[in-house]
Amino acid sequence: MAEYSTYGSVAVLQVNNPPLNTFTRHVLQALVSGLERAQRDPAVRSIVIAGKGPTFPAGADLEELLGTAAAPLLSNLRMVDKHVDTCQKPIVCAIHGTALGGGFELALASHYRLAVPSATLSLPEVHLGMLPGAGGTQRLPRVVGVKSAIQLITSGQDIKAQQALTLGLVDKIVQGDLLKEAVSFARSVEGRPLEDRRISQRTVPDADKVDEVVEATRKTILRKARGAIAPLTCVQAIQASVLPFAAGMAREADLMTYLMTSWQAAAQQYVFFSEREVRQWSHPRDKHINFRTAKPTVIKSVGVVGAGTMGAGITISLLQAGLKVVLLEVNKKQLDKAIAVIQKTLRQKSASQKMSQLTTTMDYSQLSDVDMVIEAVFENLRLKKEVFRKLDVITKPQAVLASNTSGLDIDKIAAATKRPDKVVGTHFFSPANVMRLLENIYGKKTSAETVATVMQLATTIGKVGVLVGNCAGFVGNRMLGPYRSEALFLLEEGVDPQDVDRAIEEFGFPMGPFRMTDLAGNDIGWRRRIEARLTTEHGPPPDTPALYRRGDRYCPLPDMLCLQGRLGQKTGAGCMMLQEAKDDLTENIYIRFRTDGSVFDLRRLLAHTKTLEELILDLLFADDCALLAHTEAALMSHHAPSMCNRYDPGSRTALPDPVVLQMIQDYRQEHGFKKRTISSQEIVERCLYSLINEGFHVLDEGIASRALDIDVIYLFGYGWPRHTGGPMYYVERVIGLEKLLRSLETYSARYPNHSHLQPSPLLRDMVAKGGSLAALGTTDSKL
Ligand SMILES: CC/C=C\C=C\CC(=O)SCCNC(=O)CCNC(=O)[C@H](O)C(C)(C)COP(=O)(O)OP(=O)(O)OC[C@H]1O[C@@H](n2cnc3c(N)ncnc32)[C@H](O)[C@@H]1OP(=O)(O)O
Repeated sequence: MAEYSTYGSVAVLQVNNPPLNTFTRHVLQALVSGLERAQRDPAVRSIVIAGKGPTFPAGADLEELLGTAAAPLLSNLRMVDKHVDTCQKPIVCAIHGTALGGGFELALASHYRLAVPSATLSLPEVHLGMLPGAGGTQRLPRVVGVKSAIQLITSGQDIKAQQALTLGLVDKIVQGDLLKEAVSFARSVEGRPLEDRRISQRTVPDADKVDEVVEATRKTILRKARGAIAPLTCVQAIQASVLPFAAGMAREADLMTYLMTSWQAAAQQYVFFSEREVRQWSHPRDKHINFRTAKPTVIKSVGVVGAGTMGAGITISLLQAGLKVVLLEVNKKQLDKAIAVIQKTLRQKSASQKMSQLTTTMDYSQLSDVDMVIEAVFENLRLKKEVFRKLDVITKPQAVLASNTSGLDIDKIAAATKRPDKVVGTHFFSPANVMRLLENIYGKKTSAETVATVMQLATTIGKVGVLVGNCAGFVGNRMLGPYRSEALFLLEEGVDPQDVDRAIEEFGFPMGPFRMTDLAGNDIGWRRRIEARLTTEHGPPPDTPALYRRGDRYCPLPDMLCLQGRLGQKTGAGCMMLQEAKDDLTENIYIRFRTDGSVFDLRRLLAHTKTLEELILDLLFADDCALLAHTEAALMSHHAPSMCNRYDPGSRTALPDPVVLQMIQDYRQEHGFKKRTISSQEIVERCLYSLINEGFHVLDEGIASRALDIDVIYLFGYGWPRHTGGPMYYVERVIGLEKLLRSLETYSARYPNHSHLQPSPLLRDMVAKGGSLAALGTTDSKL
């Protein structure tokens, strides 16, 4: 727990609680005993505290912190820190690995801190819905000032050793043997006065500006927190650091109690464990196939087919993880553009050496030797099947073939090959080198080994891999469907797009559904609806009622917007007009693209088609993705820049667009909708409850095996606010399943033809039998 040894006059206490040396009550008690022993021993004149194995203590043990032992754990930690702070013999902390939370707080209570260059320090409690409750909010500002302390504590960011030295948080960086250096350092400071070494006795450097600083940061923190209570509570605790130390500690303790007993802290700790638990996957249809039984294939080299935004992002992720990549793109301009993007990103990350692992090519035969291919071409089944047919012939027989699709049928793609057992879906999220989620989709014939391989790949490239079954939209996009539909129905009834967005953003999402569609591209869903024959390139399918499809309510507003060329924000931002666009296109209009400098003459393009709309459609459905991307941008910049909002040039701020508002108004009139006032609560409930209800269907069908898989998908791929724990956690722990059921019953009675509001049988069953999502496999055992 804490090993005691002496080196002459120096006592060394080494915390030994593998793997991360976290503080349990027993570890802390052992530390107290060790400290008392060292203090009692007249031969000991200084003390070193270190971590055995890979790291200095990474904080309080969360398993213990979440149980009934939380209060004694905190008081033990405070006791240790007090012993350390007030000790009459100098205490030196020797830091390697990650000194996090309570571990870093212990170091701050000590008199000296040494660190190896690779050490990381941080106070990440805010991510767990808490604050650094063992003096962190009081000692850190005494070293770095209130302003920096607010920044570091409310972000929970890592502080690398060198930065810690600059900030005065460590006294020395040690290049050689840390323990040896720490012992000799301790010996060198024996007998020196300790009063100025005790951080608790210092005053906060910018104490006179505390109110000013807090006022200046409050707004930003509130905006970033999006409903999370921990960041602002951290600020309140830091504010108290200008009080005498004991008073500040008392304030910190009160605020810590408030946070620790909040539902948000429980939710965020659930997120912490769920993020790790998804790695322990099992096949929903056969529990015997799981992370223990299935062995992954070793992947050293990966081919990426398609160098669009997704392909480039995937390539960056793979290179950063040290894998060899062969990037294939049939369009030379697109390939060059991707190379430039990859180079720039890796350079920014100071990882330019990784470029040597990249081969770029326009020739499929270069893929003959890779261990795996990730196809990232345009989202079109015909095209993807064609690519897989080629890959099946060219790649070695044991290579895994993965499709980066956001919702196409993996079985159909696999059927284009003679190795369906090696075909799997890997749904990356954009930007692929940034977003943490990787939704891995198994098909009917995907082998256990192939599943294990892509789950392992997720870990290798630092992503959170979640295993799901094959259905339209998989888990994430499938659940998004009802949410989007309900958002559109709200428009019909009288809400403006920005009101829907505001309500959802106030709930905690970074973006409401309409701003999100503007960003992602309205055409993505449109193409999918055309493929599903819900609409056509020219309007509703013949003999189809405008507001119904296959007996279900349908809102054609997004299709109408697409037909007007309102496809999304990307088009407004990606190009620059050389000459003013003219609605009638009587003059030549030249458009140059910032992306590759190519110039289009719209009139010449139009000479080959009857209407502008037809031209858009021809290009949208062309398989030549590069041409599509460029021309779509050209046409859209001529047309309206976005689906529902307008954006000033160069700005990403969504502004209500009078043209769209008028269009919605006309639509309501045409279809006899009476505008009514709708509360934010109703907006949030209808959008989110329909999404969550779909989650129950997904569980019922075995598309996701555990509620926590859905939560992780939404938290890491869709911006679901972390402090609520994810959709399924939130509804079970905060709203209550019974309340969800009653609300869905009320709404579905009011809107009988909105099928997604009909409560799922699984939900009904759970409420009737008192069942819980936990029983389906959430991390309850750890809560
Ligand atoms: C009453 C309270 C008194 C005082 C309060 C003090 C505040 C705190 O100290 S709160 C805790 C602060 N510390 C953290 O938040 C650290 C969280 N951990 C991490 O960030 C990472 O685990 C890591 C330390 C950076 C290591 O990352 P990595 O190498 O990727 O390993 P992981 O897979 O994340 O973790 C391995 C294994 O350990 C479990 N684990 C990690 N941290 C804790 C912890 N603090 N308590 C208990 N268990 C922890 C993690 O779940 C993994 O377990 P598996 O079973 O292998 O999944």
